[in-house]
Amino acid sequence: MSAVLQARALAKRFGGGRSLPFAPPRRAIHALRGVDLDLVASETLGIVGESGCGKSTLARLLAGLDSPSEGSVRAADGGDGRGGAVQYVFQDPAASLNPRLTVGRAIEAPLRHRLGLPAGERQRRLPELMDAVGLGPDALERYPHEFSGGQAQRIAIARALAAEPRTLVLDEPVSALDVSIQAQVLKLLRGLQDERGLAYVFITHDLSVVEAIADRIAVMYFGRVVEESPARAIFAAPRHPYTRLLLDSAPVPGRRLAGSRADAGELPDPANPPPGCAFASRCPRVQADCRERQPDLDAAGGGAHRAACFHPLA
Ligand SMILES: Nc1ncnc2c1ncn2[C@@H]1O[C@H](COP(=O)(O)OP(=O)(O)OP(=O)(O)O)[C@@H](O)[C@H]1O
Repeated sequence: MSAVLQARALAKRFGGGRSLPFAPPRRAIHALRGVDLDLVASETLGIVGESGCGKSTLARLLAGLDSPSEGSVRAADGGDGRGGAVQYVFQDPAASLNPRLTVGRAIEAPLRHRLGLPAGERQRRLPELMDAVGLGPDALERYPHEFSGGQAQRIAIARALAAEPRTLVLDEPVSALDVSIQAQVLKLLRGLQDERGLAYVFITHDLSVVEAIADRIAVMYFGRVVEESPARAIFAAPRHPYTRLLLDSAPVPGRRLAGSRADAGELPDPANPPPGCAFASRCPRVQADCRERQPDLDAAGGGAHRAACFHPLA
């Protein structure tokens, strides 16, 4: 199957340069340090990793909200050049919806500006989009603050769908919701994927969420993907020692990974990445070569399961 989204050697640095012409150069933060991704239709790629590993930076580059320092993103659209091939859904739906616009006006904007649809066609599509996310047409006349968090996330999803994307980048889309509401929104996303063949990049701290929704998982550490495989294989038999640590430090369903950083040793300085594996300073399997060269993301045996490690777990 052909890719709907392809990223090659994506790198992003923040800062750097000089504040004044003769000032000493400031050191750039290396937020993303060479990421390759391929996504096909109807597939969900879960992206996990601790706070600060570069998940949101990657998401923004994939959705075209920010441009890479190096590398490229290619996104397939519907074939006619219209619409927004990749749409982004934020963690906080309230922040992505203009409080002064009715839901109808907010969702109409991409129909008008992205698709260039005439008024009659826009009015026909609005209730269809509400129906697709499980809301009635009356929602169109109301304002974002009148909705609960779960409903507001449904509205944000409807607005993303309005642009007729082939890929949705979902950045912690259920993290702010109660667990029972999370399950409903995940179910909605699965249904929309089945109906429309959408590809999802699903970013989360929460391993139980990613286990529930992802076909494939990419584990990020310090700006790189260190392991990637079909979801089941990552949980059953992780190859990278960092993935093992991540799984071991989140034994309770729903526990967020952010809290696990403290008990696991120090991260390298993002302004001065080490020449070898970034996990070497924390790794129980570290050897001399790990500190010298950076391991590539290589196939570990089966091909679909890849790990960037010289000494992977069996
Ligand atoms: N606009 C920015 N300016 C400077 N540094 C940034 C900027 N955005 C991100 N960073 C830095 O880049 C690195 C990656 O951040 P990013 O937000 O992508 O991580 P994350 O995995 O999404 O974290 P979280 O889960 O906490 O959102 C961090 O070191 C962060 O401090």
